[in-house]
Amino acid sequence: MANYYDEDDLYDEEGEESLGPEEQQQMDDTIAEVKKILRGTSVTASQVRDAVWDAYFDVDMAVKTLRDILKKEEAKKRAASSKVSPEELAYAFRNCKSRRRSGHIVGVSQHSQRIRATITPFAIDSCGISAFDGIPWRLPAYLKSEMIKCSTSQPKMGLLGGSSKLAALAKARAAKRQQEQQQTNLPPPEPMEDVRSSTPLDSPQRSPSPSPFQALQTQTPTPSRLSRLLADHGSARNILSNQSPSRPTSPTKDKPSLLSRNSNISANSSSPSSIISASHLSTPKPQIDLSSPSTMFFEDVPSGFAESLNSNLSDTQLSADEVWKLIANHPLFYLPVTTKQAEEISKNFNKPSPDDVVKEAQQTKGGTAKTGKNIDKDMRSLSIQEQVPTVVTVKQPKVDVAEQYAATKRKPHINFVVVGHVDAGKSTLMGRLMYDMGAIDERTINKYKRDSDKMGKGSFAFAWVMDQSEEERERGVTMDIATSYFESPKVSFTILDAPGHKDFVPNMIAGASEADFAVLVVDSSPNAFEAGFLHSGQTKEHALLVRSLGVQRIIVAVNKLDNMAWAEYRFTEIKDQLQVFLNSIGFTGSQTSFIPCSGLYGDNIVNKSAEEELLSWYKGPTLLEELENLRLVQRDIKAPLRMSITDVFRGTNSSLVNIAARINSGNVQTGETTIVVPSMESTLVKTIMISNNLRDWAVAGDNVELILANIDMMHLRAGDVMCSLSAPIKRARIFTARVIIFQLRIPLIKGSNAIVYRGRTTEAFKITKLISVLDKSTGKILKSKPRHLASGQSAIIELEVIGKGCFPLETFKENKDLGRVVLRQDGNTVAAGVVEDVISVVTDL
Ligand SMILES: Nc1nc2c(ncn2[C@@H]2O[C@H](COP(=O)(O)OP(=O)(O)OP(=O)(O)O)[C@@H](O)[C@H]2O)c(=O)[nH]1
Repeated sequence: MANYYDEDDLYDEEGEESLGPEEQQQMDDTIAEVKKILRGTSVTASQVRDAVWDAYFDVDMAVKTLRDILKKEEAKKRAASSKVSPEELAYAFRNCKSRRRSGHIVGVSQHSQRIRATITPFAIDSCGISAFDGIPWRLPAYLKSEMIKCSTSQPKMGLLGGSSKLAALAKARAAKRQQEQQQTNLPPPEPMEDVRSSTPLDSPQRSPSPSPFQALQTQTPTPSRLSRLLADHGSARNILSNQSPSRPTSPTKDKPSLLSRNSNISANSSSPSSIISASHLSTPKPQIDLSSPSTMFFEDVPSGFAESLNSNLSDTQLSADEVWKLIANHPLFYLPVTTKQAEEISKNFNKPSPDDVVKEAQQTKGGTAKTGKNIDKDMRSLSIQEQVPTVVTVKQPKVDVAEQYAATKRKPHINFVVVGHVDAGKSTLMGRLMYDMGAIDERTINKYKRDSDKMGKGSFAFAWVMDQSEEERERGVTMDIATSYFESPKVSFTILDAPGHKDFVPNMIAGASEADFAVLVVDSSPNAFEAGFLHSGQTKEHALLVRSLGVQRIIVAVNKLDNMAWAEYRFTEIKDQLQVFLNSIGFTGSQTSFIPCSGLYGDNIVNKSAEEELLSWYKGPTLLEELENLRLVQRDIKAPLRMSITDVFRGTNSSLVNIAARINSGNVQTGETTIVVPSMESTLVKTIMISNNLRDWAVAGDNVELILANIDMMHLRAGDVMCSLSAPIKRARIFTARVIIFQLRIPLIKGSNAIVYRGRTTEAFKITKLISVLDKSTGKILKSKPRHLASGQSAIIELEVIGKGCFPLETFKENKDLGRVVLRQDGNTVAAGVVEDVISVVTDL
């Protein structure tokens, strides 16, 4: 069987498949076409027949298959003709890879006065497999003439996908290259002895042809340019040094040069450089001592690029710019692609690029090029159809939620907020509570201990249960409300852990407005209680705020009593001071309780303390027992739905929106359509979850997570109120409020601005009227139209929204949650109170 393609061969092969006459005809036609395309190649008839059959008469596919086969065969042949062993190649390849960045020079130096084929593995790195296939391991003489110059050190791959302009450019360059190649008389390859001779290869004598570098002026390269050169072309020594250390003229024992390093290589062995130039030698198969570090030849052998520069840079100092220009513009390097391969590549540019096709079509459509007018007309004729989202429906019969609620035996649910001065130990206390209740497992706590220890904050391990953000953990300060859920055998609880720092009071307000009860944590350590209670500490402000926001019951955790050796006097001292203050803001004796405890050590949190000192004077309940004893707040679950949104986020389904919310009044069920205020957008409640459990309905007092359909996320914000479709909440612009004035630096006057907070809703208001000053205990009017309001006074004021906004609001009588407001100025709380009347509302949709 013939090895190479021969016209006759194509038909010599026995057809193994029996084909019908039609198929046979198709087969013959396809073979003829393939044969025509591959004329002159070494493909055999059987290969053609198989390829055509495998490609099921697809000419292009068959040709592609055959070309691939040809490429592989050619590569095999070349590899077989190589005198370098596979081990050596593997070794060289490893070293090439480690020494060189991808995209490095592949090719032959024209100015080195010898053809020096760089080792092929570079080609894998820089040119990809096709270039690799076409390159011999050693450079046979016949291939010298087939080398194609490449103008830059890094092959520019852009041409591969280029346009016809690029094709033209490539053609012009090819012509230029050919011309240059003709002018250049490449000398025959030099024998091995020259490589090892003591005369450096790059010595001026070796470069008889006048170098373009010699004309250049003496300048020192800038470091940035130099580093760029280095990055792209390897060793600085190889590039710019006059005396390359890799090619010393007189090798010494102490400092082995390339020659001395290679001197341990026998005459029969080949230095790595011999691999590089092996193609020009008729020396025996090179042997490399792979175990010897001296074979790290790439340390010393300059690249073809470096070598060429070296030969021409002797006694010449170039500016970095000049060197760079030379590198970029001078055709120093060859891309090792054979002429045949180049022909193949050039075919890619013989037809217009896809860009050109489109451009031409655009220009010739209707016989005229598109003018601005035409485009304008076309644009107008385009109709933009708004994408209507698919409307989601939930087929579920409506239920009487109040009835179902009455019939279910659900555990009572309590929301409580944890407040207090910064560092009082709030998060640690809650972390301990969760841990002792089994809501946090041992492994997690141990991990927190390890991680917080590493950060030098080992004492914060329990606080990390609540403080989940990286910033909070790093700073050891709670910044936003952290919500956690746990259950005791009797009650289920939602904890709202508020930040203690005064910078985060707005977040504390948001948490407090979702709570029925409060746990006020005070630090009993020496001076710590005083720091939080007196002056500008947060103990008083927090207590006042929770009271103003409707919290009816407060538990005071006298914390860190371990620091006071469980001294009773300290507990009593703190209790007495606080009780007076709490009474003054509306928490009577029955609405307050005090628990001596240590959050860090877990005394009196879930389990009774075992401290004898404490047991000797305290027999009262633990914090958990006190929480379980709280009398539930009765809520109107039949009232119109009011649900304060606390968070809005996208779930897994991008067409749905998830919200976290607290139901202030009424109830909600799946499949119900509700309305969001102030956007007034309706939405369908697709899913309801309470504490990660799916529910069909939820009632006032529940903290829920809902999945909403048929609404865009942009119509929902934290602080908005979701309402019954038939009875949405008012969107107030002007309202009156009965407020208590906080500690002020300057009195409040008519015309002052304030930010009004209601849960997570905030809006800028102006105090438009000071209506009256009231008696704090009786509520009687003491003075009408006061000129100003001072600290501690109770008053009725009128506020109006600044700008065009509005505020979802109800009077306190209508809804205790949504009728409470807090006023702040310049980061300080100035007043808090309840909404008396909504004077003006926005009515349009
Ligand atoms: N000795 C002692 N140290 C405690 C106790 N509780 C908390 N601490 C320490 O007090 C420091 C502050 O604790 P946190 O729980 O972060 O205080 P916090 O009130 O939550 O702080 P903020 O939320 O940032 O205001 C930490 O170093 C705790 O280890 C306690 O019962 N005894």
